[in-house]
Amino acid sequence: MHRAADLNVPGKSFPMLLETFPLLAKVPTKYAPWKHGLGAKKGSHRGHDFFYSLAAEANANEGHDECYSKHIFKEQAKFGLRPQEISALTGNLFGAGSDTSSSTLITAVLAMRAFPETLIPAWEELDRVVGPDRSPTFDDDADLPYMRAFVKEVFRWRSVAIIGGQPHAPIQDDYYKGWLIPKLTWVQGNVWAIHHHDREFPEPDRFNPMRFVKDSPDARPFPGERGYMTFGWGRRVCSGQALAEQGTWLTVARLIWGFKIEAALDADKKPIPVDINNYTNGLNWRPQPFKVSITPRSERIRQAIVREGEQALANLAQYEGETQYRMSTFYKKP
Ligand code: HEM
Repeated sequence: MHRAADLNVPGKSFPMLLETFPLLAKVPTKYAPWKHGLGAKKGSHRGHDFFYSLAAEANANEGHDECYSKHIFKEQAKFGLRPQEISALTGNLFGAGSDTSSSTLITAVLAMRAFPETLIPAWEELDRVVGPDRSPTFDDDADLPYMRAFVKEVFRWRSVAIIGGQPHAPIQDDYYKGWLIPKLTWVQGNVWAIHHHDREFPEPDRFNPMRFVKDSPDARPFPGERGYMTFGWGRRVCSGQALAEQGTWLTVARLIWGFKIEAALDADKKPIPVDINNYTNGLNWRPQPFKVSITPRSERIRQAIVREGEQALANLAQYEGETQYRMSTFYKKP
């Protein structure tokens, strides 16, 4: 995923540089190493690519009839899906979903560490609504307005797809406020600028969940009911948005419920500072590694975490097993 993120820096290296030198895109792929990016240089000796093979393997396994790959294969004839499309439909969940989600969670931890005052109202709310003997669940969402605001602020503060994800292009000449946007122009929504405009978000670099608390003096009107544009716009909006919003909410709420997130100490017991601007390059960014101390908030909470962790492992045991394929060896001839 890091390699994918690295390839995704506009104007830095191929294949993104093809946008700057479009002539090079006309060279047949076979003779154009700059087009290969993450993919194999030649077709696979196995007949299919990596993600198709994983999906086909899942489809052949007994049980788990609700499996997404099984669903895709069941619908294959109806929609005339080619192997490459099955590969994309299944592989995209990793490609689009894993780095974005994990980067957002690291940003959340950085915010907790850098702005500890924002944890105090969250703990007050969680202790009142949830208590120490179980972690928060989706059923608690409606009773945890500050937690909802906290997660919205994570999405706003350092939106992972900093310029709105993949480039778009109009399919015909278009006009916006009198400006001509010629057909096929590269268009990006500058999410960073939108989320850091101090008309809507005063002191934009300050992580402040109160911006999203109804009737708070820090709240400002924003076009769009969610209050942020983190997942793009229109018909190519992130198709994993609901999953990502729910997953981020649950993870952030449980992290805050369970743990003190504090400064890590150096050898002289001095707090190690963090830099809220030290991020990676790329269309999707994440904080550079930083040090933080994470400890359970109380013994009762620690016990609840262990109890729920054991139950989760038992629930997940049915999915244990190894796939026969590895990306690192898949394209190598035996
Ligand atoms: C915090 C997590 C995530 C963020 C911030 C995010 C953000 C985005 C953005 C900005 C786009 C581009 C939208 C556009 O072109 O206008 C996108 C596309 C996409 N996302 Fe996400 N995403 C996240 C998680 C996920 C997850 C968990 C999945 C699936 C499991 C997913 C699947 C996709 C797919 C398939 C596309 C391409 C949609 C298309 O081009 O039609 N994303 N995402």
